Amino acid sequence: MIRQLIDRIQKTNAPVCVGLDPMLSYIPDHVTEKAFHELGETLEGAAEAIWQFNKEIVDHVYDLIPSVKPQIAMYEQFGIEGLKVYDRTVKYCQEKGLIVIGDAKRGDIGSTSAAYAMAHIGKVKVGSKILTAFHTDFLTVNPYLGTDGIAPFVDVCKEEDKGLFVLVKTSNPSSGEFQDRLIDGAPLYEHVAKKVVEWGADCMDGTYSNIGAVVGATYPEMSAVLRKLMPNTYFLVPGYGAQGGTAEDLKPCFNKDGLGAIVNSSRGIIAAYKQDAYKKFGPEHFGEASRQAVIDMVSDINRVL
Ligand SMILES: O=C(O)c1cc(=O)[nH]c(=O)n1[C@@H]1O[C@H](COP(=O)(O)O)[C@@H](O)[C@H]1O
Repeated sequence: MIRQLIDRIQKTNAPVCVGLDPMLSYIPDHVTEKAFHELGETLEGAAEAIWQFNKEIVDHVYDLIPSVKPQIAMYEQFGIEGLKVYDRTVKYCQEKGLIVIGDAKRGDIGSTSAAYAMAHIGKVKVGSKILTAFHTDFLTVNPYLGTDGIAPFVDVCKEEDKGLFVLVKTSNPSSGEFQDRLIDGAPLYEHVAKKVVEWGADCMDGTYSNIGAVVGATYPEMSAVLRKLMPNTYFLVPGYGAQGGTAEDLKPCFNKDGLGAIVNSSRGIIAAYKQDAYKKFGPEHFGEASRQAVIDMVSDINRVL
């Protein structure tokens, strides 16, 4: 799957992922009002609003980018109705040729991870039938239960040609609380990075492995160290834009060949129409504002590569 992702990155010349993280507060009033008029101020109404919002954004940006990353929490907050829209969004994006990174940050004891893996990137047996549930192309996973919590995901990646992004150094302000703690003279995130290389060694597809790493844009010195430690690991880099990460901060995440990283922006793209730079589009044209924000993000990143 990493080969398909790289292929699309090269075709679009855009190492960019649009985060489909639709909070209701980002959705323009005309969209929510229509959905509430049809279905009431209900979970169904909220789900319909986020579907209409997502569709408009995807329709405006799919030709510019290689991938999207729906964050499942934004859908889960509306219960089953929200999860149905998560599934519908994943399928719609795949139909549009986009690679979908399911951001669910799963990870548990081995048997439970195996069930998560089947749900999100694998297949599930029902009687005599083999069925798929969410079926995203990549999944974000949490490695803090250790190898037996990750191995079931890696096994499914091998069987299904799917990929993972394993949390290594996250973008949030408190990420150092545990991740930067020194163990045997090295920060914990470096120990995790070495494990990611080990887990990915059997999943190479060309130069890069299907087992990637999440490395936040907000700690560029650490990204530089991690780039050296994991030369053949693709990085998913969140934290650009809304969290303060700049194009300069992203540079250490890339290899000399201009590959090695895909940068996510969620609020910065989907809620672009609310930012001063894009207010001229107006809420009615929020999709066009998102398209312009993608174009600007791509040229900002390509400027430093
Ligand atoms: O795994 C992630 O995607 C992730 C890891 C991380 O370290 N930091 C981080 O922000 N994320 C996700 O990336 C997205 C960032 O959103 P924005 O800050 O709006 O661009 C959210 O979906 C987060 O859940």
